[in-house]
Amino acid sequence: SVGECDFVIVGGGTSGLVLANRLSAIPGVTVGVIEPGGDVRGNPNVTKPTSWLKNMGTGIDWQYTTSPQSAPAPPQQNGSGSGAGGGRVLTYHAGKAVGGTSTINGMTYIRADRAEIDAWETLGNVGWNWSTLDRYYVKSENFTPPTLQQQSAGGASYDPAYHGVGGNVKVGFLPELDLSGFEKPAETTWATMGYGKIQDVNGGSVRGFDVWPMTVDVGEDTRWDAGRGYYWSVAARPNLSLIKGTATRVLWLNGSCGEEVVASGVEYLDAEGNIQVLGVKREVMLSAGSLRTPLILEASGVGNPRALRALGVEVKVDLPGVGENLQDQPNLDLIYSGTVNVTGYPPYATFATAQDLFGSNASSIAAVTCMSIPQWAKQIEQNGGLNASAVEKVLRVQHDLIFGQNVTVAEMLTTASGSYLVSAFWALLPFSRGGVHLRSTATRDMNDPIIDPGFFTVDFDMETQTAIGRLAQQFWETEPVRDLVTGSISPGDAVLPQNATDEQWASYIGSSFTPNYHPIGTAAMMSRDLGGVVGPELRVYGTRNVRVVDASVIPLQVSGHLTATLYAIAERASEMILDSLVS
Ligand SMILES: Cc1cc2nc3c(=O)[nH]c(=O)nc-3n(C[C@H](O)[C@H](O)[C@H](O)COP(=O)(O)OP(=O)(O)OC[C@H]3O[C@@H](n4cnc5c(N)ncnc54)[C@H](O)[C@@H]3O)c2cc1C
Repeated sequence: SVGECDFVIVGGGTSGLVLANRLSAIPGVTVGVIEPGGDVRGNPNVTKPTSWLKNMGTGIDWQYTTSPQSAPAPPQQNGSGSGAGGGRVLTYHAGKAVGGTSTINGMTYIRADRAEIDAWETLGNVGWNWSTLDRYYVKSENFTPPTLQQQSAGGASYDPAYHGVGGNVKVGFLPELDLSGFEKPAETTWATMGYGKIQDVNGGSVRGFDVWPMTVDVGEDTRWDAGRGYYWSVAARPNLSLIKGTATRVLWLNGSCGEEVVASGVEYLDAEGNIQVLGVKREVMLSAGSLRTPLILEASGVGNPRALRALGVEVKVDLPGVGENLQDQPNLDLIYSGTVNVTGYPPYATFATAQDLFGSNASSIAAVTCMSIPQWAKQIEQNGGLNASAVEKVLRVQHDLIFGQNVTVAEMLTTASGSYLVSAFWALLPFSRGGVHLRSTATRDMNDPIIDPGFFTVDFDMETQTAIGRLAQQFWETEPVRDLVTGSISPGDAVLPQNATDEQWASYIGSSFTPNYHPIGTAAMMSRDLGGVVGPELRVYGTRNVRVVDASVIPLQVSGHLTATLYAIAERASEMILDSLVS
């Protein structure tokens, strides 16, 4: 053993560094963070907000790949079970750096629809709802209002009631916010279509058109990632150590404490590839992200017994939800040429509900999909390790959010660069589920998860994605924006004519979608009988002292972008842990 800490945090990313900061604030409490990535404060692609896309495919991007996505299926063949994707292998970007994915992401700061967070409580998590989480959204934030010019010429708006100013996460409008005059026609066009401008997208209701704020230091025009927000300012604390390494598994004390196993330390590979152990006196916190945390649990004997035996791992805790419930959103583009010359950054999003997408058909679609849920649950059971009746209950909560509580189900970006006009759009709450699992216990396979996001395994997701695509397309065909469009560049009229059929849409979507890089749910916070992996204190079921704090715990997708919610979750988790220290 190279040492021992009170708390060992696996992964110095978006969520892990919040814990590192808050727990090490107590003098005498020792905290060790194991993280394979390095210091990226001097990397201009990280620091310059408008250069963020240049990080993809570099050494600070894990660049995971998925298993081939299954063959395309015509839409509306209920219960066919075959997804779309045409055997495509997709790349999953994720940050490998101090600060994790917050160092390479798009910096959009949008929280969620209120009812989506309230649903966490319905899924068995007492005390997790919008009003309790909202305190931590506000606590974590340090908001800078837009300038008057950004408000008048750039469309930036806000309501101070929703924002915090004392937190660690700097949020504001980019100094490069576009002022060239594209925002007004975009706003007017969406308003004409029934999507009025919302004053503030971070108040728990996102439906409509908005100009979004970002996780940036406005004064310095710099990305504000978790490293800058939570780590570097406290890195010199004598009780906080950052250890360069890749965790492989949790080690357990011999015997159990009642029914629960007790972690004694974390095994990791150091920078030279040697196996080391960091002992733990109090708790292990897994914050390696939703594509890595389940692998560490499986290598430690926590997961589906069938899968663990196949890997040759001794079963410590029978927990079939580990690595299951993977949910992400399929992302598509439409690109047009135009008469504009957009020189600044246009962060414009429109959120729509199922009622918006399906109009007068919404209630019949609600009824038909409700009847399909048992079938979908069976398909998901077949593809993974979860029990169909548990999946069915979770999908019913999701169905009620969509059709009962009318949360938004679509996000459509309206952006532009130079003379290019671009839509990017995705379904927010697909019913499909996938999984991520350990390939083998060989150390070389630790960085190579088996990822199957299962996009479009539920055929209704294609129907929704098509309806969203049609709405995104309709935007460019509506006055006044229509007058700015000169032609369709991608995918072009041959692939996707103005009145494309369902088949044309399905073919375009299946062959062209990418992940939205919002994977969640692989160690879901839900009751154990629903397939949950952690309970409301974020502790892994069947363990005494292992918690998960990262995107893995989010049980259902949110109408937002994940970091705002992750910072809030991690702040709340830190408070829970600190409370348990004094009690
Ligand atoms: C391209 C892209 C664009 C995005 N855009 C946005 C956006 O605009 N707005 C937004 O809110 N969200 C966005 N997201 C999503 C968001 O950034 C992530 O959901 C979030 O940062 C994940 O946080 P996390 O704490 O779960 O994991 P991460 O921040 O990924 O942290 C996990 C950390 O664990 C480390 N790690 C991995 N394996 C191990 C191991 N075995 N041992 C030790 N450490 C390990 C990793 O190196 C990493 O540092 C985007 C994501 C991507 C990929």
